[in-house]
Amino acid sequence: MNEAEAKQKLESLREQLDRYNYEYHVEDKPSVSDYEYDMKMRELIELEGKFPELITPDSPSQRVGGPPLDAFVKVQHNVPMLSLGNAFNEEELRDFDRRARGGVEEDIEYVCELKIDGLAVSLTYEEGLFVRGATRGDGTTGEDITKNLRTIRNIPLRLKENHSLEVRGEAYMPKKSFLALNEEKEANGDEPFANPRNAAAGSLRQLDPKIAAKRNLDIFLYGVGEWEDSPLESHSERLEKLEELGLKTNPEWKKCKDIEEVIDYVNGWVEHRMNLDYEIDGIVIKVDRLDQQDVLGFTAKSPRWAIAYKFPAEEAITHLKDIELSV
Ligand SMILES: CC(C)(C)c1nc(N2CCN(c3ncccn3)CC2)c2cc(C(N)=O)c(N)nc2n1
Repeated sequence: MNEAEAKQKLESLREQLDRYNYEYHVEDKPSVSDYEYDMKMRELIELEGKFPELITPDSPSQRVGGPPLDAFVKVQHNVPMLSLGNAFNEEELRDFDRRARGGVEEDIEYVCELKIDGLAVSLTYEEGLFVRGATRGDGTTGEDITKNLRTIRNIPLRLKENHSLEVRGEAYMPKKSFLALNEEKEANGDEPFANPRNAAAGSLRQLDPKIAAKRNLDIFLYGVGEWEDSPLESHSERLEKLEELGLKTNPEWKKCKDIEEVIDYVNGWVEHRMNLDYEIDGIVIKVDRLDQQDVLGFTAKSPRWAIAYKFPAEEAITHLKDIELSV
């Protein structure tokens, strides 16, 4: 086979594997068996081995990185990854709404998102290619964990359009994977993780990408850091566009016309969160229009246009129920 034929064959293999990945991880309905997938991947890796000059950074073979790192490189976030103010009850949500409405002329619509209990990360794409992934760190300086993030199947190595942008999201470990990992750790006499958030953070802070690759991590994208020429005017449009680009957003987000609808959404999830495949520790409420976000601006450390409604910690509820039952 000459180089031209190899190039053609490689492109076709990559396309097939990317489609299989999407069917398996995003649509949850694979059209081929794991065995067929593995055979196809082996064919790709063998052919790339014969023509290494034809390997591209977005090839599915490049997901699980090379040798372990000896330390993480520090990275600066051009747009700081801020904190979030908290609300612990309905009254504090209404206070947030009053403050926001006091700061802008027109009515405010909100977007509510489940607050995924994982590790906040930033993904940078240049001309559609995934070039860098970093932890939030202290909001200004994070750690470069690109090689580990490349192992998350739901992070596309190439977007469906060649945009240059930086997106933010929460990397997490699904509850089932967390339970399986802890069973394995206990079977090996290792210390189990206390919760899925620690397990996700611990997995992404491994210096060896091969370990991260085995941890079955996932991600939901929820925001945009830098996106130069984007014409979008609202947060909800951004979420829809991220999905179109092949970036996974959480399907439960909802646009709410006022704080009453926000409160209904929040109350709905207080009891339904146990049915989710992943842990959440609250709901994030954001002003939808970007021009209104700009008018409201930021406090020293967090936006005035967003707040996190925090659920009471689960063990607290369990404990209270026990007391009630025992009375
Ligand atoms: C872009 C803004 C600032 C509004 C924002 N900030 C968030 N966070 C900030 C605080 N973060 C943080 N992390 C560690 C230490 C301190 N703060 C962790 C992310 C969000 C987290 C989630 C989520 N978890 O599902 C979400 N759907 N939307 C967010 N939106």
